[in-house]
Amino acid sequence: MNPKIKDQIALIGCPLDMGASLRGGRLGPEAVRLAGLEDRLKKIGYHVTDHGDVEVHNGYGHQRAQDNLNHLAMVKEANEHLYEKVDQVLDEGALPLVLGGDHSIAMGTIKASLNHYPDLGVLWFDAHGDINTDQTSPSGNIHGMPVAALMGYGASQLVDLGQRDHLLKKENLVYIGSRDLDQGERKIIRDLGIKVFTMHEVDALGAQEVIREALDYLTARTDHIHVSFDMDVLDPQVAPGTGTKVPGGMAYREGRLCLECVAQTGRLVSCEFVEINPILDHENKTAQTAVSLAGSLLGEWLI
Ligand SMILES: NC(=[NH2+])NCCC[C@H](N)C(=O)O
Ligand SMILES: [Mn+2]
Ligand SMILES: [Mn+2]
Repeated sequence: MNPKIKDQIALIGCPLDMGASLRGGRLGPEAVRLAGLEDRLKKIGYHVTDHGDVEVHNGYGHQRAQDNLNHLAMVKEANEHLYEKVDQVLDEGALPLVLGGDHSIAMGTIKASLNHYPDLGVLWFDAHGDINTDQTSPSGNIHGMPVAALMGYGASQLVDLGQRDHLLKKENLVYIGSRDLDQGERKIIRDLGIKVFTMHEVDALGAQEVIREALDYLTARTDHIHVSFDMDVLDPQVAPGTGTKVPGGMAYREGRLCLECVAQTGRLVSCEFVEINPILDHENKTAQTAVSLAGSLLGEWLI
């Protein structure tokens, strides 16, 4: 166990899937529990408390909203509950590990973490940028918008979530594994000068060099790191249980290496594993992969 990381871990489920177009991500937290997350973390030496799921009300279909913010009320409510819970466990001195759920839940988790660590650095592992606004989104799905909202862009209903005193700074964000960015997202990323390591860089430089550069960049700015891990950053062959698959993703071993290097910094303060959809999975493979990667992120390999 890395001695610099907190020794208390708080597991929190956020079974929301209304931020996505496919239903089923609501089953993610339970699938990850069934894959043995709690025991895995206890074996490393942590005190683990499972706080169960926050209150979420999902619907059963998919509705395109006129204002391009699909299922806004349900997404907002779940995120407000998650914000309160993450804020509370951080007050208690634990490290929150949030299980999704679709990626819109990063708004609740990260807003709470920013409340405690205003200089928070975020490592965003994802095939996607999730930096659309209601103005740029081609789908209206809010799981494609959390990064913009965290930085203060887009719909005020999302920007205002939890607290708006501490927003994510554009220089404190690093993307890893991007390979499916919308036109509007490319412009925002370019205009803001956000640090991005696409799959091109992962392939050309190797995962070791990418994570070294990413961590050098972040640790020069902050002592506090959040990892937001969208399972679709992995290749669909490794992680089939996710709703927006993009070919050409990271290998399991590349993901593991990156997360082990994050653990080595001793600066992890909060994290989430999202977009696990058991309906699309094979024999809970994707949830099992999430459990292994959570072990890596929390320092499992150290002797
Ligand atoms: N968290 C995710 N899987 N996001 C996928 C987003 C896909 C697309 N960029 C959109 O805005 O609709
Ligand atoms: Mn995502
Ligand atoms: Mn994604």
